[in-house]
Amino acid sequence: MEKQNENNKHFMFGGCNTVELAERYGTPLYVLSKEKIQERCKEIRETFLQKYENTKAAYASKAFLTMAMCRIIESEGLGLDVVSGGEIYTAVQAGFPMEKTMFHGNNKSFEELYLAVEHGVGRIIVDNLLELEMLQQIAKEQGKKVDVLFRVTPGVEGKTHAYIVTGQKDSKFGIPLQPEIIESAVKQTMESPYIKLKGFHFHIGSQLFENDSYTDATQVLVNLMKHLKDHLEFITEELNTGGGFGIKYVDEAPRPLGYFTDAIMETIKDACEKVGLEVPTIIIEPGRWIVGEAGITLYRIGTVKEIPDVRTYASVDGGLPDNPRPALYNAKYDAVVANKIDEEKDQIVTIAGKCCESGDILIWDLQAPQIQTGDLLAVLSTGAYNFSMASNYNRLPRPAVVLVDQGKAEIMVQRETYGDLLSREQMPNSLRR
Ligand SMILES: Cc1ncc(COP(=O)(O)O)c(C=O)c1O
Ligand SMILES: N[C@@H](CCCC[NH3+])C(=O)O
Repeated sequence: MEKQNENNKHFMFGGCNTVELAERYGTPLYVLSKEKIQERCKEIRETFLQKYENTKAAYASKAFLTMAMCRIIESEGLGLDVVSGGEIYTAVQAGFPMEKTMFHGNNKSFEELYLAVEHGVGRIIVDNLLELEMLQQIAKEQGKKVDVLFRVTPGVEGKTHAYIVTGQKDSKFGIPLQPEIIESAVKQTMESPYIKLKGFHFHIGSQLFENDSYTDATQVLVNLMKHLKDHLEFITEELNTGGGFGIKYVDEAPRPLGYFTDAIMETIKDACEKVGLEVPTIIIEPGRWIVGEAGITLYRIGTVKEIPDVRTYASVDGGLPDNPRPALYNAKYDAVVANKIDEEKDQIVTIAGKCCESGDILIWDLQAPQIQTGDLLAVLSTGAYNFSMASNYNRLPRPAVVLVDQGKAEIMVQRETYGDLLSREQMPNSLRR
C-alpha cells in the first residue's frame, strides 16, 4: 500500500488524499493513477518488446478509453486496439497515430469499416467473410490497399467466467478453423489487389491466470500457418495472440506478464523451427492488465441498515450503473474505508448500490472498520470495464474521472449533469403542451 498521509487515517492513491479528492470532485468518483498505468506499460516494454525481436503491443481500449488515455498510451509507445466507430473516433480526435491502431469486432458495419479505412487504421482484424467483402469494396472505392489479419477461433477453452471466454469453437467470434473455410478466405485475399493478409489473430478470453491456453492456441496457429504454406504458399507475417492476462481484484495471485509472453515466445519459436517456418511478428493486446489495478472508485456511504442476526448493509451513492461487473459476472471486489484506514476491521458489512435491483450489491461480506453514514469507501481495481461499461440506469449521472499523478489531480471526464441526461431528448409534436 502507498505511503499514507501524515495522520495515517486517509487512504492515499497516486499521491493524493482520497478524502480530499471526494470533497473536491464529489462522489461517486473514478480515480485513475497515471503512474500505475505507466508501470504496466514499462513492464510490457522490458519483458516483451525489448526482450524479443519482432514484437508489438497494443492496449485494448474497450477496458477504458478517453482521449487522455489515448495520449498516455501513445507516449508509452504502445498501439491501440479499437472495436467500434466510437473508439476509432476517440483515437482520431486524440490525434493518436492511426497506423498503430487495430480494429476488431464480430459485426463491424460498413460505415465503421469505411471510417477505419479512411483514417488509415493500421490493421483490420477481419472476423468473417461478409466483412472481407465490404472491405474489398471500401478499399477499391478509396483507392487503398488494406492490411488485415484474420481472427480465428483456435478451439481452445480459457478457464474463466463463461461470459468472457471467446477462443472456443462454439463462439460468435472469428473464422472457424475448418480447412475449406479458412483456405477459401485466404485465397480471396491472395487474389485481391485491395487486401493484404498479414496473418492471424486469436483471443482466448479475459481474466486468465494460466498460460496453457495461450500456448495450445499458438501451437494450433502454427499448424495453420504450416498448412497454408504447404497448400497455398501463403506466408504468415504476423500473429496476434490477444489479451486476457488476469489481475488482482481480491485475493487472486496474478502472474507477471513474462509468465504468459515467455511461454508464447518459446512455443512459437520451437513450433516454427520444427516445421521450418519463419517466426512471425508476435502481437499482444492486454486491456484489463494495463488499467484495471490503476483505478479505484470513491463512494459516499449513505444508509447503514443492520438486520439483527442477519447482516448489515451499507449503501453507497453509486453501484450497478458505474460498475455492472458484480451483477454481470458475479465479479468480486475489495474495498477500504478511505477515511478510516488506521481503524481495526472488526465488522462484516455488505456494500449495496443504490439501484432498484436486489442484485445491485457491489461487495458481499466486506471485512471493514465500523462503518457510518458519511464515510468514504474506496473500491479497488475498478480501472477496467467500469467506466467503459457504465450506464445511466435509474437515471444516475455517470461519475467524473480524475487522473492522479504524484499528488496532482486533474479532471479527465466531467461528471454528467441532470441536463446531460435530457440533452438528446426531444418532445414529439403530438405530446407538446
Ligand atoms: C480481441 C480482444 N483483444 C483484447 C481484449 C482484452 O482483454 P483483456 O482486457 O482481458 O486483456 C479483448 C477482450 O476480452 C478482446 O476481445
Ligand atoms: N467486459 C468484461 C470482459 C470482456 C472483455 C472484452 N472481450 C469484463 O468486465 O470482465
